[in-house]
Amino acid sequence: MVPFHDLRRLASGVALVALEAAKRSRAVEAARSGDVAGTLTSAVLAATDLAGLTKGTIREVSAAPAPAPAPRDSVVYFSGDAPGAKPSPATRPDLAGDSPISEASAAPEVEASVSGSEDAKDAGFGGELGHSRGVDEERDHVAEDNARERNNDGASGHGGESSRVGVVAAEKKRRRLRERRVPSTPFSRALGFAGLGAGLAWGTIQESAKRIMYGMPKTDDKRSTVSPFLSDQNAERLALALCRMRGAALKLGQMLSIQDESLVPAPVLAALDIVRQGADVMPRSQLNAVLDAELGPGWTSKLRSFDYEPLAAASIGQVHHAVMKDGLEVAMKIQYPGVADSIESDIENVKLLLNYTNLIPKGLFLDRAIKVAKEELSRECDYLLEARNQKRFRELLSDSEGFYVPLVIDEMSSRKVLTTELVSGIPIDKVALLDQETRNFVGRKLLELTLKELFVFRFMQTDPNWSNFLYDEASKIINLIDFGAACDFPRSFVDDYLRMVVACANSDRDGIIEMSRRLGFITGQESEVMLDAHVQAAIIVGLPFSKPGGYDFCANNITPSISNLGATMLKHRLTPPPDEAYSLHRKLSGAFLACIKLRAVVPCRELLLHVHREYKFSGDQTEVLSTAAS
Ligand SMILES: Nc1ncnc2c1ncn2[C@@H]1O[C@H](COP(=O)(O)OP(=O)(O)OP(=O)(O)O)[C@@H](O)[C@H]1O
Repeated sequence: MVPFHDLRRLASGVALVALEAAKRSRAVEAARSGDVAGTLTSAVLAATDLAGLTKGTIREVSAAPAPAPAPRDSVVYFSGDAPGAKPSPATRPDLAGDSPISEASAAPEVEASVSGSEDAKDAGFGGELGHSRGVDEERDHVAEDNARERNNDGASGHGGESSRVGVVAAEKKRRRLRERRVPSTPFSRALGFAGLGAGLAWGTIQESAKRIMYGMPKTDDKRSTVSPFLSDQNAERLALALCRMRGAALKLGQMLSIQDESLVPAPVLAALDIVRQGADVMPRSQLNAVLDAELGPGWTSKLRSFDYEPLAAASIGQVHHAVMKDGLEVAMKIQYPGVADSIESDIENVKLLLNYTNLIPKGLFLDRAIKVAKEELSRECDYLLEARNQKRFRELLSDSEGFYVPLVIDEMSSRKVLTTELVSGIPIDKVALLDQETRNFVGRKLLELTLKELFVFRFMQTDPNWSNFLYDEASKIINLIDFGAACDFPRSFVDDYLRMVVACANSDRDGIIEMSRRLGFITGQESEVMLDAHVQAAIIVGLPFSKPGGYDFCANNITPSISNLGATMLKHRLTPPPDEAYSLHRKLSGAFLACIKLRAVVPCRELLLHVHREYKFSGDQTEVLSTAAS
C-alpha cells in the first residue's frame, strides 16, 4: 500500500501546479482575452518546464562525460586588431574544437571576422574597428603584465605560470555543461517549482512502492531509511531542477551543500554536490540578448575575442573568457535573465518545498534566515554594487602581501554584466592536494584575511565558497574573486565581537555570556541548559585560538562537537541570532572549514593576539587580555 502521506504529497504537488498555473498563468489571462497564440506559447513553455524539471535523469558529472555534440569552435574573434595581434585558436589549445554549445543568434549589427567558425559567420558578428578608449594607466600595466606572462609561458591572467597550477579556465572547460534556457518569467519559474514538487511527490510514491516490493534500501543514513522521500532519485531530481532553475533556488542549494550531514541528509548532500559543481548553461540567444541590453549592441567593438563556452555556470550568472582590445584577458560574468526579479518568489517556493519535506529541523528560525538570504541575494544580483565592493577590496588589500584582487573593467560592466581581469589559480579543495607547507601557508593566509576583514577593515566578503580563493602556486598569491556578498559591520558590534572571540579563546564563561548578551545572541533569560550549551559551543569554536603555537585543524576536527551542541541550542534558543551573525558566521565557519579541508596547521592564537594588540576600541578604552591570554 502506498502510504497516505505520500498520496497527500502528490496531491499537494499537483495542487500546487494547478494553483500556480491558475494564479500566475499568462496563458489563462491570454485565453480570457482571446489571445490564442499567447495561450499556446505559455502552455508549451509550461510543458517544457515541467518535463525538464520532473524527469530526474542521473547526470554524469565528472567520471563519464556526456557524449560531445559535433565539434565546434566556441571562440569568436572580432576584427580591428593590430596586424599580428589577432589571437588564433592555435594559441588556445584548450579550446580546440569540441564546444558543446549550440547555435548562435548574435548581435546582428556587428559582423565577424574569423576563427573559421561557421557559427560566427551565421551569427553575423563583425568589426567596429580601432576602438580602445578609457584605458587607464593601471589597466595598461596589467595588460602589459599579462601579455608578458602569456609570452613567457602561455598561462593566462594575473599570477602566471606553473605547470601544477591548472588554470581554472582550462580545468573548468573539461566539464561538459548542459545547455538549457533559464526559465526567466515569474510564471515559468513558479511552474518549475510546482513541477518539481509534483516530481518529488511522484518519486516518493515510486520509492514507497519499491520498498513494499523489495524492502528497505541499505544505507547508513537513518533519515533516508525512514523517509521514502529521501531516495537517491528524488535527491537527483532536486539537484537537476536547481541546476536548471538557477538563481536564488540554486544559491540556497549551494549554501546547503556545504553544510554537514547532521543538518542535511546524506543523499541530498550528495546530490547537492552536483549543484555545487555548476548550473546548466544558457543558450547563446539568451546570452546575447543580455549582453546587448546591458552593454549596448556595440559591445563586441571593445573586444578582440569572446568565448561562448563558459568558464563557469554559477548560480546567478555564467562567466565567459574574453580578450579586450588592448590584450587584457578578462572574465565576463553575465547574469541569467529573470533571476533578479524572482528572488522573492523563488525563495518562497523553496520554503514551500522545504515545508513539504520537513528537511529543515525546527528551531532554525528559518523566517529570519530567509529574510537575510533575500536581502543578500538582491545585493548579489546588482553587479554594479559588486564592482564597487571589488574596487574597495582592491584598494584595502593593495598593501597586503599574498593577496590580489583583480581589476574591474568599468566600460564593460553594468548591473547585469561584470567584467574583471582574468586571474588564475586553484580553488581551496585543490590546494588540499598540495604539500603540508603550502596548505599551512594558505590556511594561515585565509584566517589572516578573515580576521583582517572583520577587525581591521570592518568590511567583509561573506561568501566562503572555496572557488572564491584561487591560489597561484608560482607567485604564492591568493587571487580573490566574487565580491557580490560583502558587508560593513558597525564599530560597536566589532568591538564586542572581538571581546567575545577573546573570551572564547580564553574559555572565559562570564565574558562569553556577557558579550553574547550584548551582541544579541542570548536574551539573558535562557535556561541553564541553554547557557551551558551556548558557552560550550563558544569555547569549542574558540579552541583554535586557545593555545600558542600551531593549531592542527586535521587532528582536532571540531565540526561534530559543534553539531551536537547545535542541536541542543536549537531546542532551547529563545531568540534568533542578530542579522549580522548570519553572514559573519557563514564566513567564519567557512574559514575554519577551509582550514579543516586543507588539514592545515595554523598559529591561530598568534594571529588573534596580533589583531587584538593593534585594535583600537571605540572610546579608546584600553583592553587588557586576561592572564590566560598571554
Ligand atoms: N576574474 C576571474 N578570473 C578567473 N575566473 C573567474 C573570474 N571571475 C569568475 N571566475 C570563474 O567563474 C566562477 C563564478 O564566478 P563568481 O564566483 O564571481 O560568480 P557567482 O555568481 O558569484 O558564483 P557563486 O554561485 O559561486 O556565488 C568562479 O568560481 C571562477 O571559476
